[in-house]
Amino acid sequence: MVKAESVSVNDSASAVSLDGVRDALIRLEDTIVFSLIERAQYPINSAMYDESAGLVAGQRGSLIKFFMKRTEALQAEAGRYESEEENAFFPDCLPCSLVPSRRSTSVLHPVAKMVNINKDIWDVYINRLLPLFAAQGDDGNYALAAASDLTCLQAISRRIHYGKFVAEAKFLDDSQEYTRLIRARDRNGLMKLLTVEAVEKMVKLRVEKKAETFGQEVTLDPINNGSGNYKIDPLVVARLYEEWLIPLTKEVEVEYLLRRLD
Ligand SMILES: O=C(O)C(=O)C[C@]1(C(=O)O)C=C[C@@H](O)C=C1
Repeated sequence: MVKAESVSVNDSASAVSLDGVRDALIRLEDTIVFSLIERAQYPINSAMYDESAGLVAGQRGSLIKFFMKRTEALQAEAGRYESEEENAFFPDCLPCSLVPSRRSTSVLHPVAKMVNINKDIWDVYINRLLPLFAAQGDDGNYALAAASDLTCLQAISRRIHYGKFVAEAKFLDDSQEYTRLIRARDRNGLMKLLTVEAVEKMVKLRVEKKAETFGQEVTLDPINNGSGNYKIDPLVVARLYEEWLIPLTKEVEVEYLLRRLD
């Protein structure tokens, strides 16, 4: 069965459509907003990210890394990273899939495998994003907070690395101009050509509205109907997109394009 967020592939030409990728990005907004709302119910719990806190018996490093590595290993065995839509945070220590792959059509250039900016995403998420939407403090609820981090990180990473599909679609739509810029190694020119400000504006407005809608307190009290109380500040969600998610998606697009003719 094709996953709901999968990029739509034109079977005959194995080409990827920009509309299809944009639809996938819109659906991923729901996943990201919901996952941020889930994580926002716990405080930051800084000890989880402390490499020297010694929270996991017999293990070096932070609890969050332990949790992510073990989960990624299990998901790798179940075949998650066989898909070109998935990028692991700890790709060096992954076991092979134990499940036969059912996907045969590849829509990206093989160099796509070399584009993985999860190290940057990890740093941005823990050091910049989390403090903006999780309250200060420590409630000791580490297993659930780590599970929420995992969901947020995977959804954000998936969104950002969809930049490869966006870039492929744009390259196919205007191969001549992209080829010229790629040959000239013109990063700024590529960035300018792939940027569509009107689309970015719509994305920011839409995620703000989704955060308002999904994160509103629901009450049956007709007088105090809860409107105006949000589980996560909608403006913060728009800011996460504006300052990090969209710029990092564009970085993936440029990195992919620069290798597209290799
Ligand atoms: O939809 C596109 O054209 C994209 O490249 C994706 C995206 C985004 O991250 O949302 C990034 C760059 C564009 O300026 C607009 C939107």
